[in-house]
Parts: sequence; C-alpha cells; structure tokens
Amino acid sequence: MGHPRTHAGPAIAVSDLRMRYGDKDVLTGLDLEIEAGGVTALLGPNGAGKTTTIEILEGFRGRSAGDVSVLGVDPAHGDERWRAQLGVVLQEWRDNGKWKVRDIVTHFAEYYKPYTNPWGADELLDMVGLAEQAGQRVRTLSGGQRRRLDVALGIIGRPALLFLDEPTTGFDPHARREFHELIHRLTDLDGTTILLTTHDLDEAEKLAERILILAGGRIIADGSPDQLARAASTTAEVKWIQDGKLQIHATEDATDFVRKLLATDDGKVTELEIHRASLEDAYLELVAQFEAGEAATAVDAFKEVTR
Ligand SMILES: Nc1ncnc2c1ncn2[C@@H]1O[C@H](COP(=O)(O)OP(=O)(O)OP(=O)(O)O)[C@@H](O)[C@H]1O
Repeated sequence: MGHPRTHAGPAIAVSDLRMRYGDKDVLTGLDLEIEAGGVTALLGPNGAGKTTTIEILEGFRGRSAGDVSVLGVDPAHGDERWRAQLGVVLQEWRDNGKWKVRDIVTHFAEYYKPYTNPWGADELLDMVGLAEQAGQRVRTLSGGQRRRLDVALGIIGRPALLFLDEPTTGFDPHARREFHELIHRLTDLDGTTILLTTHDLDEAEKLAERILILAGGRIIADGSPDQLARAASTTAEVKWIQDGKLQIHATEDATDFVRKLLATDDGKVTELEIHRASLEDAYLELVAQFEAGEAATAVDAFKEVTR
C-alpha cells in the first residue's frame, strides 16, 4: 500500500492562482481541483507555466496570489511530515555524480523513515530497471538511466501524491514502456495520485484519465483524452481500398457509413481503417484557436462536448 491518507478532501485544490515574474504575468487565475487517485496530465506550450504551477504545488516556489491546498495543507507552510507524503521528480537534475546509485537511494530512504515505510533500495532499483547499475557512480549513467534514478528517488517514500515534471525525457521506447507500467502499478496497487507534465501527447493519452491544458495563464481545457479529441473534431476519416484504389471519406457517423459500405461492397473493400482525431490533433487545435485569440470559442466548444 502507498502512504496512508491523512486528509479527506481533494488531493489538490487551487483557486485563482496568480504568478508574476517581474512585470510578466505567467499564471493569471488558475482554478483546479484534483481528487485523490488516478493520473492527471498538465499540458501546454513551452513557457505556459507548467513547471511554475507544479513547483508552487510542491512548495518549492512562492506565489503572487491565490489559495492553494495540497493534501489539505498550504504548500507555503508545509512541514516535513507533509513533504514526506509527496513524491517529486523535478525537470532539472541535481548533480550527485560521485554517489553510487544504491548508496544515494539508501540515503534518501533514511530521510523518509520517521514518517513512512520507504522502499528497500534493491527492490526499488529493480522496479525502475536500474538493478544492474546499482554499484555504478551516478555520473556514469546514461541520460535515460539518470532519469530512472530521478523517478526512483521520487517514489521511494511511497508518496500519496507524486509530481512528475517531464519524467520520460531521454527514455528509449523500451524504458518508456516500462515507465508506463510502473505508473499503472503505482496508481492501481498503491493508490498514488499522480500529476505529470509532458510534451509527449501519446504518453499523456496512454497514462492520464484527465488532461488539463494550460495556456495564457489558465486552464483552457479539462477532460478525458477522448472528450478532448471529440471537442477538436466530431468527424472521423474512413479509409479503404476498393478495386485497387485508395478511398477516403470524412463522416460524423463512421459506424453507419461503414455498415452501408460493407452491405454493398461484394467483398471488394479491403484494408478498412477508421481514423478519429487524436489527443495530439485536439491539443494542437485548441492551442492554435487560443493563440489566434479565439480562446472563448475554443473553451466553449470544449464545454459543449464535455457537458
Ligand atoms: N524564476 C523565474 N524568473 C523569471 N521568469 C521565470 C522564472 N521561472 C520561469 N519564468 C518564466 O515563466 C514562464 C513559465 O515558465 P515555466 O518554466 O513555468 O513554463 P513551462 O510551461 O514549464 O515550460 P516548458 O514546457 O518549456 O518546460 C516562462 O516565460 C519563463 O521564462
């Protein structure tokens, strides 16, 4: 089991969060509530304020204004006991190059012992695919292996809430697949609540049941990957080969179209495919609408679909 829950409300509650650097407003009134359990992905263009938001939630950055509660506590005043319930994987890697992998994991585990029952070093390294590197110095790891170590250090205290800022940067496809399995394990078996940022929309679609898109300092879309895709486009593309020729047809009711097509095809239709808008299509469309100054239209279209 994961860290025992010590409060009853939502894992994260944010109201009218504002952040200004100098004269630049980065967050302009962000509202957000995340219930305990499951994976939420925070998406948005470079510079939208994702890291800023996550670091405010982690208590690593102050804020200009707004109310924030993380596991029932204002992060600006979180104590060690509160911090021990969080897992954090930052975007930037802190250099611990001289340490050996197993030693650094063992050292971090000690920190959690007064508050929780951390993973044993070998079990944890095995889980993140670093068992063979346990005796190596950190500076000899590859980029993807270092990132796995970051993830290991983030989850070592069996966090109730885990923040992952672009966790799979530098992962090869195999490492990425293993990481996704690890995330499923953490949410399904340990009940961990996860908030992650990523630029990999395929990853967001695979991992997250809820997607938030941050742009212009606030959340412009909030829903499941499927809801977002439907918000971007209600039409599907049907492709098939008939008499050796590729045919393409866009339709709002793909099932009905295909039923009629096959009812009259005399067995000549082959390689039939239905393509629906992906999360990536939806994301690009919503952000483009937003940047074209049509934020209200984008958000309204989205609400229409998710209602
Ligand atoms: N400490 C700081 N001082 C001044 N400006 C900052 C600071 N930290 C971030 N910013 C600015 O705030 C904006 C948001 O940055 P942030 O890192 O939160 O974005 P992001 O959405 O995480 O971007 P990326 O996808 O590129 O990681 C950027 O324009 C950045 O330059």
